[in-house]
Amino acid sequence: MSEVLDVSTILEVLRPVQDPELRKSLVELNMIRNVKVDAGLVSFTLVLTTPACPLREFIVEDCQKAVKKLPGVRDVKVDVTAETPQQKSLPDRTGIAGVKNILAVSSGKGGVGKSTVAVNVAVALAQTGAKVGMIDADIYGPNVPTMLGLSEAKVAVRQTPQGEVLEPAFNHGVKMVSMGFLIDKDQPVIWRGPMLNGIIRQFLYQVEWGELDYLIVDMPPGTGDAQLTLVQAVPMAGAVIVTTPQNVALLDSRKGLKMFQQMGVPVLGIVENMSYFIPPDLPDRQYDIFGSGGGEKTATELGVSLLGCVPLEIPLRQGGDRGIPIVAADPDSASAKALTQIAKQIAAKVSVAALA
Ligand SMILES: Nc1ncnc2c1ncn2[C@@H]1O[C@H](COP(=O)(O)OP(=O)(O)OP(=O)(O)O)[C@@H](O)[C@H]1O
Repeated sequence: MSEVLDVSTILEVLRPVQDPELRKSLVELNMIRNVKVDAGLVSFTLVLTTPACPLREFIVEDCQKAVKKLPGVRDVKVDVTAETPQQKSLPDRTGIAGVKNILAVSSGKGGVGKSTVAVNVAVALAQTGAKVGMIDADIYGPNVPTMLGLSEAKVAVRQTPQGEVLEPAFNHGVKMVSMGFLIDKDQPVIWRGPMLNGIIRQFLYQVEWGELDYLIVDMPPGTGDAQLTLVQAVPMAGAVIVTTPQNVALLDSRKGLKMFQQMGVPVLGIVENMSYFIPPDLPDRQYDIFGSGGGEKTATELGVSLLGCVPLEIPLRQGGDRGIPIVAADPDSASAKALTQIAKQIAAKVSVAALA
């Protein structure tokens, strides 16, 4: 480590200090700003998303301890401020030419129906006449190709004067690239992880997207490196969090939500999936298998919208397996109606945010 006490040395010692909830580096989360060093006096600003952060004292203490370890530091002054996602400036993020709105669909936990929601929202948006693209960035289960009927598709690579570009696959009005096209299905997930960062950037900047109104990114579950890579690379129009009514899924989704807010990405709202079961033989009945009202409660608590509730319906799963999303296969079903409504809400929120 450098002997000189300067801004980069301070950032280096602060890098291992993590946000206790997100377990991610404060430096990477862009929470440390304005670092100044003056004759052994170090000062910086710690930027939180809420001034009432219950852990602020712990975070400040961790930062001070880390910096005081450096020789030559006499004192450390930490100013704590809060910044709402809307206030954040996104100076170093590069947009994609021709792509208007990049949206992340995320979940705290796997298997909650994130890909199902992402695919159906994409197709529903395309049905309204919008130009839609999708990136399937889920290394654990890249199942978007199957759900869009593109499991046999391959990405074509084209040489251009700017280098290699990928031509996306296309079906149901949606252009799509998937981790599944590039990784070997039998390759262990632990080997796929380190490739992810590079592949996400490639999917953003080296695909012939053309003009798109929406580029929807199906994220891996959780708050991992893929989320950071995406959010640090491109300006995002918003994130949608998919959850089920169960508490554990809700707790995990809170973490995801906080992470996007911390990184300055507006959270457009929560989708509650598998909200209730509609038996095929009794379509007028509904059963709350995983409890009810969880999505609504979390949305209210966290001050974000509940974009809609999608029922558990056998045809929705069958549509995914057959590669014909339910909004295309059976637009009158309860789940298709809910998903179409959710897509409309997302579009409305994106255009309102663009005007703000
Ligand atoms: N509302 C629903 N009704 C019936 N089946 C559903 C519903 N939502 C999702 N499924 C089914 O549940 C399974 C998991 O869904 P999906 O792959 O969308 O979840 P995921 O959260 O993306 O999972 P992973 O993170 O593991 O990729 C799929 O077989 C899907 O068809």
